[in-house]
Formats: sequence, structure tokens, C-alpha cells
Amino acid sequence: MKLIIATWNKAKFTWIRDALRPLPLEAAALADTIEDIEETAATFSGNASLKVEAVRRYYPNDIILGEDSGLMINALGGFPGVKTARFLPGSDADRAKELLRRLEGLPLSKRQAQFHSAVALATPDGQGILCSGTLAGWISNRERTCVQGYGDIFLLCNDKVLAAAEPTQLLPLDHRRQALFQAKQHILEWVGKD
Ligand SMILES: O=c1[nH]c(=O)c2ncn([C@@H]3O[C@H](COP(=O)(O)OP(=O)(O)OP(=O)(O)O)[C@@H](O)[C@H]3O)c2[nH]1
Repeated sequence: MKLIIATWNKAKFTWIRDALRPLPLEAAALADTIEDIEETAATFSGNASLKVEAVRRYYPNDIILGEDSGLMINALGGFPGVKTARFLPGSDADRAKELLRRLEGLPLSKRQAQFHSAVALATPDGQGILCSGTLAGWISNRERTCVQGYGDIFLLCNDKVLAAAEPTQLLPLDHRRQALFQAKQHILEWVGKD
């Protein structure tokens, strides 16, 4: 039995595999022949589940893990939410710049935002499990370069942007790590059943 990480983004596969280490089973990427899916759900957990469901039939004897994440900005009614990776063509850096433009003139006190992550797991017996994590902060009101995407415009409570945070400070706060940590507990429980 393997852990199949249902992502079409190779960098994301490596990041998730490393964040879950150590695991008592091999983490494997999707076969290149499996086509990417359209993320049509209205929620992060809905999209994480869609990713898992789309690949389940190819790996009936393995555990499947899918993750979906994004940024929600209070002043924009939760936008970009599930559209974080695609509300505008181009890169995350281009989209981050556009968010700064949409928030122009708004004071920091009205710029609350959260990164959310949902992780869906499916075990070979057909069980589905959902896990989640949240990182709260603010969208910067200063001119930013946005080279690294959303991490450059997202302020943590110490006034540092996410992209500049020390790993030791960030590790326990990170939304994706929170969700993956819960998922890891379920994976270990499942593997322990054998
Ligand atoms: O700078 C950032 N720091 C973060 O901590 C963070 N967490 C999420 N995101 C962004 O949220 C979207 C997820 O998109 P997403 O989950 O749909 O992934 P994806 O389309 O790349 O891969 P797949 O798994 O769907 O194949 C992408 O735009 C990510 O850049 C972050 N950006």
C-alpha cells in the first residue's frame, strides 16, 4: 500500500511529501497520464475531495490524499477563496498585485485575511476523511514586490510577511501543515490496522 498524493503540481507534491515525513509507507505522485481536473466546488474541502475522487479508481488499494488551499480576504467577501490560483491569468505574483490594487486605500485594520487548507483522505475501504487548517493575518497596505506571490503580501502578527517568516515560527502556524498533521494521524491509524 502507498500514499498517493493527488496533485498535478510537482512542487506541491514534493512539499506535501516532505511535510508528512517520516511515514511508514511510500508517498507517490500521480501517473503523468492522469489528467488534471477542473476545481468546480465552492469550498476548499469540496475541491480537495474532487481531487481524491478523480484518481481513486486508478489506485484502489492505496490511500489517496488531496489538498486544496487559498486565501480569503474579509473586505472582499472572502475573495479569492477557491479561485486563489486562477482568478486572473498569469502567476500568483500577478494575482497578489491585483489584490493589493483592489484593496487600495483601505487601512490595515480592515485588511483581515486567512489562508485556508483542506485535506481529503480516502482509504481503500472507501472511507473519506476531511482535515483543515487556517492561518490568520492581514494583507499588507505597503507597496510590495510580490515576487513570491501571496506570501509577499500576507502579514503575520509580528508585522513580517509570510514569505519572510522564520521556519521555526511558521511551522506550527502554517495552514497546510495543520491540515496535513491531522491527516497524518489518520494515515498512521489506518496503517496500524494492518
Ligand atoms: O504564497 C503562498 N503561501 C501559502 O502558504 C499558500 N497556501 C496556498 N497558497 C496559494 O493557494 C493556491 C492553491 O491552489 P491549489 O490548492 O488549487 O493548488 P494547485 O492548483 O497548484 O495544485 P493541485 O493540487 O490543484 O494540482 C495557490 O495559488 C497557492 O499559491 C499559498 N500561497
